[in-house]
Amino acid sequence: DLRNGLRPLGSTPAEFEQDLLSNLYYRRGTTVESASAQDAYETLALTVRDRLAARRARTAAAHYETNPRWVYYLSAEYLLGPQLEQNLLYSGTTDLAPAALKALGFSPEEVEALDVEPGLGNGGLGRLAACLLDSLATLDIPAVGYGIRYDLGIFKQDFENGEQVEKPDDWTFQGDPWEFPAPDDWQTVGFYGYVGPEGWVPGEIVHGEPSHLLVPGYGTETVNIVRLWRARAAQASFDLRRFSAGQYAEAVQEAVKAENISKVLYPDDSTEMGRELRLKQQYFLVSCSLRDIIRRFRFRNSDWSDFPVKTVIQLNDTHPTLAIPELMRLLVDEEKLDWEQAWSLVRQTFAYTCHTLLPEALETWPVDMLGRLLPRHLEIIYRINAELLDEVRATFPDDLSRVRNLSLIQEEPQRRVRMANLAVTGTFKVNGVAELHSQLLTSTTFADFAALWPDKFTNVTNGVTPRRFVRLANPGLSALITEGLGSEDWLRDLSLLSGLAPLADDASFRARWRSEKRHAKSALGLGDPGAMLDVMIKRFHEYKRQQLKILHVITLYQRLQSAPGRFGVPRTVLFGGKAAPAYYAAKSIIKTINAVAAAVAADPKSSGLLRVVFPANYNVTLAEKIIPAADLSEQISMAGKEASGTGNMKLALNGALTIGTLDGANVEIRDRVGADNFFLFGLDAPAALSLRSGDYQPRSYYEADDELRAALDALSNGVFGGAGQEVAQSLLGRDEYLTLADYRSYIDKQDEVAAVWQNQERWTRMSILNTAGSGFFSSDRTVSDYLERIWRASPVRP
Ligand SMILES: CCc1ccc([C@H](C)CC(=O)N[C@@H]2O[C@H](CO)[C@@H](O)[C@H](O)[C@H]2O)cc1
Repeated sequence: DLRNGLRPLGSTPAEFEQDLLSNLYYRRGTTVESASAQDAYETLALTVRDRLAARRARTAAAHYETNPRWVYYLSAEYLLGPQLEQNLLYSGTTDLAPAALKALGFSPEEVEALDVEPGLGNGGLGRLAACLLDSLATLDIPAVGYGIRYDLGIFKQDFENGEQVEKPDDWTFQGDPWEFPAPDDWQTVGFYGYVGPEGWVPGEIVHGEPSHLLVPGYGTETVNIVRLWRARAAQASFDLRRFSAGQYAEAVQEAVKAENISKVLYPDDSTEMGRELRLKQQYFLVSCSLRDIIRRFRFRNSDWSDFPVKTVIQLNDTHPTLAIPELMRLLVDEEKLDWEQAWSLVRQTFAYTCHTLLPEALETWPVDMLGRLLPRHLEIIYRINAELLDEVRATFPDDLSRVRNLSLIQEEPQRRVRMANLAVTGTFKVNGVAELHSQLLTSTTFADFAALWPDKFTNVTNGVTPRRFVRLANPGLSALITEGLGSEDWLRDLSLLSGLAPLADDASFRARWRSEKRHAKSALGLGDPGAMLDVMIKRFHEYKRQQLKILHVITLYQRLQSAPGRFGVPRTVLFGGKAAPAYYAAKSIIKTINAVAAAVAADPKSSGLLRVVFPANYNVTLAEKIIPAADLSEQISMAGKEASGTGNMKLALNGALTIGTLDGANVEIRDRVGADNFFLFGLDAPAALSLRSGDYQPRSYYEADDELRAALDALSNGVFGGAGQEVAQSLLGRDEYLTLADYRSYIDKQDEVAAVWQNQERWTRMSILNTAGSGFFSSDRTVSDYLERIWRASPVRP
């Protein structure tokens, strides 16, 4: 029962339908007769949201009462996925909704198709943030996610003549029924200006206006929130004087300038572009969020020494690292704490997760740009650096290289602030996202810091939410799992999946497992359901080696021509993923894939044997359709490059077998599902590193391998167009990610895959054992590890 005597919302079909009807009339302002599918969608969303809002109210009340320790997650990206099905499941209205819609003459399928996902992220980092929030709520942990409410999310991908073209993603064109605007919690953010005797005097002021989405827990009462900030002009900035003088553009330029800050998500996911607007976005996010966190702290607390007791703030990669100097500024300049006390509070409050190993992905900002945009913060960074280097000199006397490497300031070729060094220095814990990754961080990227502060470094292997990526995406397989295990408890304790292992020896269970997979494949409708569905779904990047997959396809195609006997088994190869718009090499690979797909499709010899499909605009919605249908999961990055991967986990959980290198979380997947149930190939990280840093001659592999030469020659001769030639050229040139070195091992392993596929009983057994062994990769386990090793927060049950 709600406080203040509010009538609880009904849960019978009649009561739900009644609520839907009254919302259609009173909140949507239309009638059943004249309502559109969009009206029905928005009304259904409000009706479901109300039920979650009731739980939210109870959760907020319980949090206020208990004054708990809070986990705040600061992330520039959240890939939340489509909200409707999730909120139906979490509000227990999955069956009520379609019945009520039908009763009012609406088609549930048509309505569900209008559930546009908020694409406020690029890939792994953004989706992980969403999975962690889901698990924090499911584990009843008081938590808030903070982010930016970009007007335009990740671009829509389309293909023109096989080339990727980007279209703006105006996701709120129809408004967003799931969000709660909270304009009265607005915050003020300053930029530019100077530091005077009385402190920083910003030259430009904007307002941050929040809205939040509900983050319900599964199988519990808790409903947390994710709060997203949008930029607004500080005061009514419409310049009437200019307007009446006909200077229309100037009249609104202040507002436009301000709103530009949260206009669009930067579509790069591994190369920093150093744009000033991106730096403004990062400061905007941390300034609004820290003020909101302090406002919430002050609800029940007044002593600053309690701040790190009640608050832990996780930095999702370096993008929100400015939070460290910003909290220093707030504590020293506004709250008048002394530097030492402030610095000790800051270092007890922040923790940092690193999601990459690529040097070009580690952000650095030009000192002059940062000094101009945030003059006071640069001063603070300099002081932090001075104290750091004193400690370094004391710990490693006369070791100039350490001083140079650890300094927050890169001196050559341009003076730049190293955000990763600042993140490590200003936090109490730093973690990688898979065991191999965390090891490589302490042995390479942060080796000097690990020598200085060995206890600061830990690992928390990524995970994914089984609610969205098994229960919602794959209801058929979920029902079979529930039947096999005897209950749905696995959805809140994924380690229970191990109970499926004995069923791998049960022929009838295998048959039903196989038919669920086949059903998912026909539902996807991309290729013959009888063929092996071989999927590579992830952002395009040369280290992920989509180029190696395309060499395999060309080899299979050439075998069709010259050695049909060696072709193997009918296979549909599915690619999905976007390339950063400025990433030319990745876009050449996309173009080449589409050219190869067209050539294969045009060749009658391929029919029924080989097909290449590349559905455009891969996102969470599409992932939920592809992952249940996949037989083979391609995780073929150069060892030592993929921090973890999370697609690998989603695919294994849905019974796909993995062909992969010993990279990122592949290592742990293989350990947990069993080496016999994993197709391992290629150089491991140490071998790859020594070959890469040694005298690697890609051409020697070309000369030594007939099939490799034939495939590369086809590319070089333009059989698959100019883009193919560029791909061949780079592989026969530097081949940065050892694609040619791993080719033969990969092709031979793929032949093994084909051989196993021919024994469907064996394949299905391995598939069941993959699911059974993947319980570890639940984001609930990931959050439990964060709680134990970093956050140390406790559940509050409303
Ligand atoms: C500055 C541009 C930029 C933007 C985003 C990023 C992200 C860190 C890239 C990313 O998404 N990394 C992925 O994070 C996943 C979640 O931890 C991992 O599973 C992937 O291996 C990693 O590539 C780096 C650089």
